Amino acid sequence: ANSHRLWPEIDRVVKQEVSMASLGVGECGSGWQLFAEDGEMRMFRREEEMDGMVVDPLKAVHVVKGITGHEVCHYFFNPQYRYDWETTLEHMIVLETVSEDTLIFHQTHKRIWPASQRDVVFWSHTRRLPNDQDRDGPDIWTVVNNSTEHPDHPANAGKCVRIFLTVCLLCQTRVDPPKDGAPVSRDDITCKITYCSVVNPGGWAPASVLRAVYKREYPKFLKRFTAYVKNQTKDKPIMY
Ligand SMILES: CCCCCc1ccc(-c2ccc(S(=O)(=O)CCO)cc2)cc1[C@H]1C[C@H]1c1ccccn1
Repeated sequence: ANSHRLWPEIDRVVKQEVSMASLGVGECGSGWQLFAEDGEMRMFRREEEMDGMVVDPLKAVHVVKGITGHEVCHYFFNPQYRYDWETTLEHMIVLETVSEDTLIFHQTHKRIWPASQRDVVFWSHTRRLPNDQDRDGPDIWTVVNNSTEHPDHPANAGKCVRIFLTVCLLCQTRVDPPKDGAPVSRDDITCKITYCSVVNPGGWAPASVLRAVYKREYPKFLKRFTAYVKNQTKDKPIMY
């Protein structure tokens, strides 16, 4: 609902994150280094530190057959599926349902030795975007997650170190209708997924530990999540 106190911030952050995610890794300046590759999935990061803490921006691009951007965003945004694919999640609660396309979450993630346990509070917003390039092509879908404060969960009040993140999942669907005029099936659709994230680990954690954790966890997350969406949708009607 655009009457909510967060609406101006949500609209600004969504627009800026979508335009950043739309840039190719070549375009948004050099500095992106490929650090993981698996089939159609390529993961890039920039090595950046803030106050001596690793905050390496991550940009992953993946092309998955048989699913649409709307489906990818549906399974990423909706809380009822999250425990199925988010392996580092220990606890998740929806603090506020701002509207059907905007939720506020509190999540605690499993402790990663030797760092202390982390938690995060973020608003999550999903939106269909007009497809500027191809007017009659399927729309673009996005989910943006951005840290926010919430009175019931002040930062660093409990056992967890509060992390701060901005995440953008941007999905563009392509339909290649069969030559013989047969109805479009899942074999005729492809989704180009761009996942961007910047995670500030909050309290200090060794750079070597953080970089090792990201190198292990991000490829695992994107592969597991996209496989989950393919499996959930394979026998269902296509959601454009
Ligand atoms: C010493 C480790 C400090 C950081 C631990 C940590 C916490 C949260 C997160 C995180 C929180 C949310 C999102 S999301 O995209 O919004 C989806 C909703 O859950 C994504 C990643 C990441 C990590 C880092 C493990 C790393 C890691 C990387 C991809 C997946 C899981 N863990």
